[in-house]
Amino acid sequence: MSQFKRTGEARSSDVIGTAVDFVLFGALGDLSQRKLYPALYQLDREGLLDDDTRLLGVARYELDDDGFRGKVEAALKQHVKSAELDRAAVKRFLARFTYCRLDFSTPEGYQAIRDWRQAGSVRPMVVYLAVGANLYGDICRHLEASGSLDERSRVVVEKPIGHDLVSSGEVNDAIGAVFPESRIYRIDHYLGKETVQNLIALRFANPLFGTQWNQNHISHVEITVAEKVGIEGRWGYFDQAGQLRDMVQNHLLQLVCLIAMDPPANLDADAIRDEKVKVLKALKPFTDDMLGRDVVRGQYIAGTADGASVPGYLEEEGANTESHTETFVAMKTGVANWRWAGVPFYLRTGKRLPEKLSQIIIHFRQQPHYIFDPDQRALAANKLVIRLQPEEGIALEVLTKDSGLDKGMRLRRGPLHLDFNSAFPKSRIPDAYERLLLEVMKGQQYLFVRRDEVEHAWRWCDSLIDAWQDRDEAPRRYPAGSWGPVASIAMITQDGRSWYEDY
Ligand SMILES: NC(=O)C1=CN([C@@H]2O[C@H](COP(=O)(O)OP(=O)(O)OC[C@H]3O[C@@H](n4cnc5c(N)ncnc54)[C@H](OP(=O)(O)O)[C@@H]3O)[C@@H](O)[C@H]2O)C=CC1
Ligand SMILES: O=C1O[C@H](COP(=O)(O)O)[C@@H](O)[C@H](O)[C@H]1O
Repeated sequence: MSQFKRTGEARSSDVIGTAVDFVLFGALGDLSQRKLYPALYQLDREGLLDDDTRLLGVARYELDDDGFRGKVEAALKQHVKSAELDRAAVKRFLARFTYCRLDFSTPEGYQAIRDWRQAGSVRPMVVYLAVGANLYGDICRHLEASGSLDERSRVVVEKPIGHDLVSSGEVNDAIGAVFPESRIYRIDHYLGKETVQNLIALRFANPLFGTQWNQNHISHVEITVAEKVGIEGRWGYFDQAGQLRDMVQNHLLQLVCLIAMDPPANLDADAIRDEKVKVLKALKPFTDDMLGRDVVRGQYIAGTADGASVPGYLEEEGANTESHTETFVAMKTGVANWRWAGVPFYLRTGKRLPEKLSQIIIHFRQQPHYIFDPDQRALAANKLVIRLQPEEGIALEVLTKDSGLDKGMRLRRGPLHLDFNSAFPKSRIPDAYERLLLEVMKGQQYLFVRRDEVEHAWRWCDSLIDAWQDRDEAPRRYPAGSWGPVASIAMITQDGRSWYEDY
């Protein structure tokens, strides 16, 4: 598995064999501009794009190569820190691009991709679909019919894969009719985040945690993925989805899998994915009595973000004022197996919360017999805090004696802290897309989601969505800038616990 990468420290083994012909559908869309060009540029700047790698941007606007390169350059200026925009690196990066104008939904014009490929390339082709899932089937079919693909071509697809189990099956069937599973790369960008990958190292390289990672030693697990942003002009998409589909079905469940899975036999993609699927299959199904007690849906109303007033969800541009779509969800769930029996997993995620914060807290059990100050009893347990963003790092909360002659045996809680930025000061923590793009170019699938993972995740979410639909209850309101509906706090306090607040 790849380790931390530092600027300027590219090793030749990172690039050997990674030369590809990279075709980007949706080359003028939001994802390409905000995420994919910056990520590809950073790889190039760090010497991780093979000299022979070529890039083809495909979109439906009339542009020539230079006009298109101008758009890519503008995207870099907007989305890459100016200190990281090196003139020579930008020039080299832009020179890799060719542009192709195409309406993706019709077969006409796809020969241009075949011709571009056939200009002497021996490299595998990576087709990145930065477009809505409704186009995945058409594009795959037209690529195949035009003779643009060969037995090494790979396809990268974005989330969401469908809207539920049935529609995800249709999308996967359409892609699978052209590409075998071994050449389909389903992105969940959380799997590209440095700390998320570090979960695998933390759990399976440290005997200390390996022996403690079960219901004998862990009392509960808490996962918070809080977003400060609202729906950012994406009302049309978001209102059809809601926070459960947008964030839980993919990102949060992937985090649950990495926390809860059994050790894989090795680091092969399928060894890891087999273990993740077992977790998804063991997720506790929702029953009617759990709905009112263990699940909270919320929707933000007007409030503040960074001290400024912001509108509520129903006042956002394009909003339908009747919408019951949730922008927040909190739930208590669990993994019904030997390792996790009786260990609640508390999940919460929402938009327009006070800050951007993603963290996992592993709460260890208390000692069986307590001998210190009775008033400090609640303190006396270890917590492992795994911070994904904003500052990536891992802290283990331990108890020590409070120093000072007057303190007796009073306990003090303090972190053993590994902050990646200060521990590896020369490192630039790469964006998730950099890692993921590099792995696609290497042909490694361990950071990508297999079809059965997607489908088991949908199956579990569908049962909750169906129950919500039957009830048709309005979500609970919460002001923008708060930590969600009060009921989400009550949900965890009913178990004598609270959300971790040492932000
Ligand atoms: N943006 C993001 O941050 C994220 C996006 N995603 C996923 O990535 C994918 C792309 O999203 P995003 O970039 O936001 O979407 P955009 O709508 O911004 O980009 C899609 C692009 O595809 C083009 N397009 C659509 N239909 C055709 C067609 N028939 N022929 C040619 N071009 C066409 C659009 O052109 P036109 O503008 O002319 O319609 C647009 O430029 C989606 O699946 C999304 O769910 C996932 C996570 C985050
Ligand atoms: O996939 C998505 O993720 C983002 C949050 O990603 P992050 O890396 O900024 O945590 C979310 O805002 C968006 O709605 C969702 O589609």
